[in-house]
Amino acid sequence: MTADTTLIILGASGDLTSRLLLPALGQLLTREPGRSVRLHGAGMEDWTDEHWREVVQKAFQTTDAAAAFAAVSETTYSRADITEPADLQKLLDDAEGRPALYFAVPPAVAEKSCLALSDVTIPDGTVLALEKPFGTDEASAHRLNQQLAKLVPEDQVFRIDHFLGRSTVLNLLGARFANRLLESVWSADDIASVEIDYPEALGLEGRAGYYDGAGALVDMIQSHLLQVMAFVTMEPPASLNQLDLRDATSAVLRATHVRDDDPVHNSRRARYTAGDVGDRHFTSYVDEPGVDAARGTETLAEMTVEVRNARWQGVPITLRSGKALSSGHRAVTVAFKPVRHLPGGFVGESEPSVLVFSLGPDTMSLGLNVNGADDPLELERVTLAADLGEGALKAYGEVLSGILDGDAMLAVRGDAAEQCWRIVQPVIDAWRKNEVPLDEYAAGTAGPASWNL
Ligand SMILES: O=C1O[C@H](COP(=O)(O)O)[C@@H](O)[C@H](O)[C@H]1O
Repeated sequence: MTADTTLIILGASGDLTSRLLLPALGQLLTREPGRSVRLHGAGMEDWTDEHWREVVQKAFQTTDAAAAFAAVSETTYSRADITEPADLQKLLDDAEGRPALYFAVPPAVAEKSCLALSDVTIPDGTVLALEKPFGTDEASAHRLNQQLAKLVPEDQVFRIDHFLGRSTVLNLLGARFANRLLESVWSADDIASVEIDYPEALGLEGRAGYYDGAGALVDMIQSHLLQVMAFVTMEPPASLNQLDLRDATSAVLRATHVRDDDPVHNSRRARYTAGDVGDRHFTSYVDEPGVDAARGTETLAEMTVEVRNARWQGVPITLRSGKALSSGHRAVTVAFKPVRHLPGGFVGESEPSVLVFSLGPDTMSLGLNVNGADDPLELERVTLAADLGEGALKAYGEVLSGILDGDAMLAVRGDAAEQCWRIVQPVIDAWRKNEVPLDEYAAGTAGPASWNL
């Protein structure tokens, strides 16, 4: 039987393929065994089909996906130089059904490959999936977008952001748009601030070649956290189809700017020194293999933005992420304003309500003031919490599902990718000019003591 789609993984021997893509595909095919997919791996290695099948099987076994292997037992591999039009042409010609080219390769190689695709006859419906970072600044992202536009229609370009496939991130939409209670308080009238924090215990994990050139700002904020912010702040879309949802995302990103246009007072950066995170010891970032200390790369970044529209005017939105940190709370925290008037007679403090979407484990909680059990007029804090479960698919599974369905709802649109660069550029510029100090924190702490995190 002919497959509906051939998923062609370019960079089949890479870490992304074995660590994330194949396990996610295995999970997806186990959950949805009816899918008709052919898998083909391509790369520079002289692998045989048998070797590739072993790689796939091993990756599938890291999940509950052994059964799914049957679905791709016919999977094939070919050696290909993906910057060569002839090799790309062959990959596309050999595909069954609709080809989906997944560029699991460094961005520079993906860009070269997209240029080479200009000399290739691309079958109708071909999907191109590109990993982050998409370009290195607004101008390069724009050039890449122009190149991609010559190849396939925009809704067949999947700029991958796996955070958009996380169930809690999708839950931001459910919570916001399916609850009148929240709908009516979701603006600067009632919200004092928003914080999106993603501390990681992981360090470089052998990725200095990429990370030392990117840093925490580009690695996490320019990409993932701005997309999360867009889900928190977008206007209600008419539907969740790719057109409406991505229109709403782009509109709010266009309105987003560094707070007060002042990156010096609205951004902070730091990098870790030696320390322990749990039972792992980290050397100082600058002593990690492959790191160029002179580059001054940050491993913890923070920036505060504002959305200049009627809904959000004046609300500070702080985005923060870093590596080798203590097990901090990964969360979107929406802090509400205090009540307009607290009637006299209550005992104790009335703290403003706080709604927290935890980004793993996936929970949602609401901190409220109630009357205490002992003294009926004494205010006490309670937290109403909901465990949202893990979601049927992991983030990459959701992303792959979109690619195989040809539904770009969870893919970053070209204009949004450019906006994300435009938003962070003033911070990058200020940091390059050393207008913001590069602080230090010991690995395993919450960040620099002076940050009061
Ligand atoms: O894309 C990336 O994301 C991960 C964090 O995402 P997670 O889902 O694995 O928690 C981050 O560690 C990595 O540096 C970044 O490139």
